Amino acid sequence: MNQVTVDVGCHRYPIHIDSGLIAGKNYYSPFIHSSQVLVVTNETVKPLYLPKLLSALNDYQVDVFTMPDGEAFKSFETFQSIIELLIDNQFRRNATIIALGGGVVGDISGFAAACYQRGIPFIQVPTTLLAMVDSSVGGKTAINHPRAKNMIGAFYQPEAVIADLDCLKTLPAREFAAGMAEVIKYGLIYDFALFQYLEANIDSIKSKQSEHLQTIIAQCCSIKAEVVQQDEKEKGIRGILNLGHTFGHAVEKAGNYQRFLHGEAVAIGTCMAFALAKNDGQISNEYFNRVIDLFQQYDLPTFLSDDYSVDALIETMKHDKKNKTENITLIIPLSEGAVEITERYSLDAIRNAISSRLKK
Ligand SMILES: NC(=O)c1ccc[n+]([C@@H]2O[C@H](COP(=O)([O-])OP(=O)(O)OC[C@H]3O[C@@H](n4cnc5c(N)ncnc54)[C@H](O)[C@@H]3O)[C@@H](O)[C@H]2O)c1
Ligand SMILES: O=C(O)C(=O)C[C@@H](O)[C@H](O)[C@H](O)COP(=O)(O)O
Ligand SMILES: [Zn+2]
Repeated sequence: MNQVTVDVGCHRYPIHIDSGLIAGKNYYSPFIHSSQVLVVTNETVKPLYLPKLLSALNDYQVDVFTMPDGEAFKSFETFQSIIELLIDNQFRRNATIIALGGGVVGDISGFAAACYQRGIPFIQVPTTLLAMVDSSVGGKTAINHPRAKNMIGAFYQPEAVIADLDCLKTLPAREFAAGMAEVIKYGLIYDFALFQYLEANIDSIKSKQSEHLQTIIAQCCSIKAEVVQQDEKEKGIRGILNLGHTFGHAVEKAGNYQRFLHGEAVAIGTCMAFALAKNDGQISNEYFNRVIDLFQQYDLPTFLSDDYSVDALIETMKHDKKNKTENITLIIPLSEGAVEITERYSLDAIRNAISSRLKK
């Protein structure tokens, strides 16, 4: 499958997944309605893929905003600089923003597109595995606040997603592994056959064989589309896409958004959610061990070092956007490939689960 469609009712858009897409004019032209285009990218991705993208955009007046690399720059300051460039260069409401990069570039570009003149079109060109399977799809856009992750944002869908598999050839192994954390997530929340496929094909997937990558990315995008179509604004079922994230975001924040990659923090957070369910007798030891093992097979961390403060993590979790009361809302495994959204766990139970994943 090389195309998935997302249909959120009043807006429908394609996700193209294949090799050699970035330079294809026809993927962009239906969604560009004036001569004004702003490409947002970062200093790492720019030399690798901007020339290819520009070759597809030679009919337009293109400006480029290059942000520094890193989660720490998914910030209000960077957002403000993008908006200032748009104002300084007199971008009109029919201009288009193109996000060329990983989830950091995609999230902040989407948020700028959502806010500028109350919304201008944007196109996602994801260049990491994580962005191809998750962040470029579904319309969550955001920047971080120093006190909590993705605190300022909007639900704002892109016009199209163009995932060029060739980009993954230059992706460092650690970043590839981080993307696999979200891929494993889809298996755990929705599709145990995907989880089994990931278990059965570890070496070929880690060696980035194209047909496996295309299969996995298309499957993850299809699942995300199915979930988002039912609940675009996360009133209910969309919450399942947050497995491991309540813990994970607290871990990211505790490391000043520098110590762990998002996917790594999600892997650790998912292990904590599974520990909670195991301690409660909700899942078997066997299932628990199988999940930990798969994260390890894909070179992901499953423990946090014991210099982290459990209480500080819990304080951050109290700010999570899913919380509806003073209790912490969590996504917890029920059985193979199925989870529930619940606020029934006590702080003591959550504290124990976190403590069980701390290691010297
Ligand atoms: N909106 C959503 O639904 C959603 C979903 C998941 C994650 N996220 C967000 O996405 C972000 C994480 O995204 P990410 O993992 O892509 O991180 P990232 O954007 O920081 O990219 C990872 C690293 O890879 C580099 N890079 C990107 N493409 C490359 C390529 N092809 N070759 C070589 N290097 C390349 C980047 O410069 C960066 O150093 C987090 O901010 C997370 O909160 C959002
Ligand atoms: O698309 C979603 O919904 C997700 O939760 C996907 C997550 O992988 C992603 O990290 C998202 O940005 C988290 O959103 P948040 O609402 O918990 O900040
Ligand atoms: Zn995530």
